[in-house]
Amino acid sequence: MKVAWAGSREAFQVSDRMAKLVANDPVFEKFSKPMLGRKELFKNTLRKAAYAWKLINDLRLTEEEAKWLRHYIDEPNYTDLHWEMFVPAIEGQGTKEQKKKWLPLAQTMQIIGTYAQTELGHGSNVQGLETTATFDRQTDEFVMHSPTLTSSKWWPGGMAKVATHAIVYARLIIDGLFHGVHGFIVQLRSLEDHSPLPGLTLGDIGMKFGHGTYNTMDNGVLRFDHVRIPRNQMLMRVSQVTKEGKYAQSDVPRQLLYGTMVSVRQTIVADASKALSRAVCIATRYSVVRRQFGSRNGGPETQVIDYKTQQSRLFPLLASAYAFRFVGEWLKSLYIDVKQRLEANDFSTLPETHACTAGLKALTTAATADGIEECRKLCGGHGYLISSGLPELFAFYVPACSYEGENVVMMLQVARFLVKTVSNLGYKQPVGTAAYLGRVTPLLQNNCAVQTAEDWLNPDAILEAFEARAARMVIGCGERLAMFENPEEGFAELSIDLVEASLAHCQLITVSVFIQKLNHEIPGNGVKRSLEVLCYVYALFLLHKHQGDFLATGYLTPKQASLANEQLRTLYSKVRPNAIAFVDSFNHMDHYLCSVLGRYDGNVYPKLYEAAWKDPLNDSDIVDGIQQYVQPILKQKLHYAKL
Ligand SMILES: CCCCCCCC/C=C\CCCCCCCCC/C=C/C(=O)SCCNC(=O)CCNC(=O)[C@H](O)C(C)(C)COP(=O)(O)OP(=O)(O)OC[C@H]1O[C@@H](n2cnc3c(N)ncnc32)[C@H](O)[C@@H]1OP(=O)(O)O
Ligand SMILES: Cc1cc2nc3c(=O)[nH]c(=O)nc-3n(C[C@H](O)[C@H](O)[C@H](O)COP(=O)(O)OP(=O)(O)OC[C@H]3O[C@@H](n4cnc5c(N)ncnc54)[C@H](O)[C@@H]3O)c2cc1C
Repeated sequence: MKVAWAGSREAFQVSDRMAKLVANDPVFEKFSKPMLGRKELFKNTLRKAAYAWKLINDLRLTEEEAKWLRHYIDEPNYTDLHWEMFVPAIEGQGTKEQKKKWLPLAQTMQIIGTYAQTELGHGSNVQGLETTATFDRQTDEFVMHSPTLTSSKWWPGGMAKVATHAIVYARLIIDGLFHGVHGFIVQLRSLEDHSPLPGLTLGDIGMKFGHGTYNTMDNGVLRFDHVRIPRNQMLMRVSQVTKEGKYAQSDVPRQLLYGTMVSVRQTIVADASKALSRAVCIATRYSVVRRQFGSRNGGPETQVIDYKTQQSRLFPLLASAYAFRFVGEWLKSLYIDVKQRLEANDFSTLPETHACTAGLKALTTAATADGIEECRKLCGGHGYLISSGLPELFAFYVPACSYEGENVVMMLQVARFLVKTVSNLGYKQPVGTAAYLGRVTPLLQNNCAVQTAEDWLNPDAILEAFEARAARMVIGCGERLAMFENPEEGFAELSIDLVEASLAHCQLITVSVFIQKLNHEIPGNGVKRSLEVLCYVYALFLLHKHQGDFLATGYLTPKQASLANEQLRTLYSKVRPNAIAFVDSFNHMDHYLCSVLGRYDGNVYPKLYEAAWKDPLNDSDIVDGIQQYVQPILKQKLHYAKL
């Protein structure tokens, strides 16, 4: 199962080696992190990032190994933006000459970059950005300027204190004419003494949610006061500006300017299963250790994992972790394919890839963020302790619902893709993830054939149910949209239904990828059978949760919906004996989990007790402030009624 989770034996070995490398090196200790102040926390992260870079070079780690190393170090920092956004932006949007100049500098970290798109006033609406890049023909330069307070760049990771360069997105202006938003490579700091270059105001935007996790990152603010950069620092794969000030667009579609976001959204989907599996591992192990009620004749109480209600909250999350792992793997291969096509100037699959990355990013991050919080509740009161590992994980993870495309905004992008697909149905056969929309007649006419709970243990029945629900919701939206004279008005009016239809479409993708995975790639019958159980849990849990959709679209009868729920309860009993094996298969080491409740050896209570004594408040019996503020109250002998 460890191999099935990792994707291959080789992938397992690489990640396992890196997990051990990090866990066994005292530099990467992290248990004391929540006790550090912001400055210490930040410096500590800089130290770890520098040491990691040294390891990557000394040990000659491959790109894959380096990624895993950064993952297991488990502290967001400037290198995330450098590797995940700055470098891909140059790769995807730079010309050959630009790549030749900038990539070697970035790949050896002689320069450190960030991605400066969002502003104080605009994040989701990229076309609304206000920073200007005005071409000056006399000097062959662009003048970068922040004309308003709301145009201040706001959020870019690593920008406040570390990055030497940034890809800055700004409105291109030539001779007073606006030519849309483009990316520009801008140097921010001196490579000699790291001071901000003249004309730039740079700072940190302040502490963020949680304590020890995202505050390791220096998210920054940046303002330009007429800062000049050479013309050849505009990323020119999509559009070019000549030294005469002529603006030209190549055959490459404008959407490629958004290409870096597609790349990172894919990474975010691939990473969702890491965060969710981590929370599920903690909650499952603890649910086996924790006992409440049910003791008879002085015997042990019941393990909380044996309560059906605990199972009904935990096991769907376990199944979701596996579903997200497989859909992440699938999306990665879709992305690798589109990347190769884009390099060869084939843009045909970009719209579908954009819809998949946007929608699955929204689906997986929302479910993971909610799932981590559910796992905290599944651990009862102890889940609220930092030493459970869950609060920090939650604080680290929740912004994923907002960054790289706010989730609702992303679902609306999926909706645009679906509406376009439906309106083209007469003359263009949908392919890939939208292919089912080409079979609307049977999907709209046929109803579910399930008659017994057992009938739900059938991939074809499940797939057809999810296809019919999505097709009926999408087509229904399409029909209602057609009644509006102004399509944009209609889209806005129906946006709530459109977001729901998009979710149904994305859930169909996750369910069908899970089923495909079982059909083709699982080594070992035992592993395959166990994963089948999880696949059914995932699908039937979604069906139960969204049964309103399945019933309202008329595909299911109430009886069939209740048979699905009956089967789901039976499936929980099949998951129970393997629950620990399922979470051990994630291969998460204690160092990575950083959780007293999720320890591999199950030795929870002594370690919980021990961890409490490490709190700085327990350094002495009488702490600072007691004599000054508590003792006087005790000695005053006043009664509140007399005050
Ligand atoms: C416990 C601690 C653990 C720590 C662990 C650390 C481990 C480290 C290891 C690895 C690191 C993992 C990496 C993760 C890194 C994450 C870092 C996150 C940092 C965050 C960065 C950011 O947030 S950057 C800013 C992101 N901003 C956005 O996403 C903005 C969202 N807005 C948009 O994308 C667009 O504006 C929007 C699409 C919403 C609208 O665009 P617009 O031009 O107005 O309009 P529209 O008319 O809708 O579209 C036109 C046309 O273009 C198509 N289209 C839109 N987007 C794309 C696209 N991206 N690609 C292709 N096509 C696109 C759209 O469909 C339209 O098409 P048509 O309908 O015309 O055909
Ligand atoms: C931790 C973190 C790190 C970040 N790192 C970076 C970075 O490195 N570089 C960078 O450039 N940016 C970064 N960002 C910014 C991030 O990309 C934006 O915050 C994100 O894209 C959301 O945009 P917004 O803040 O403008 O949200 P808004 O769009 O203002 O969202 C507010 C609300 O409005 C709703 N809404 C907005 N538009 C619509 C619509 N059309 N229809 C319906 N509802 C709508 C949203 O659903 C949401 O509920 C980071 C953000 C965070 C939290």
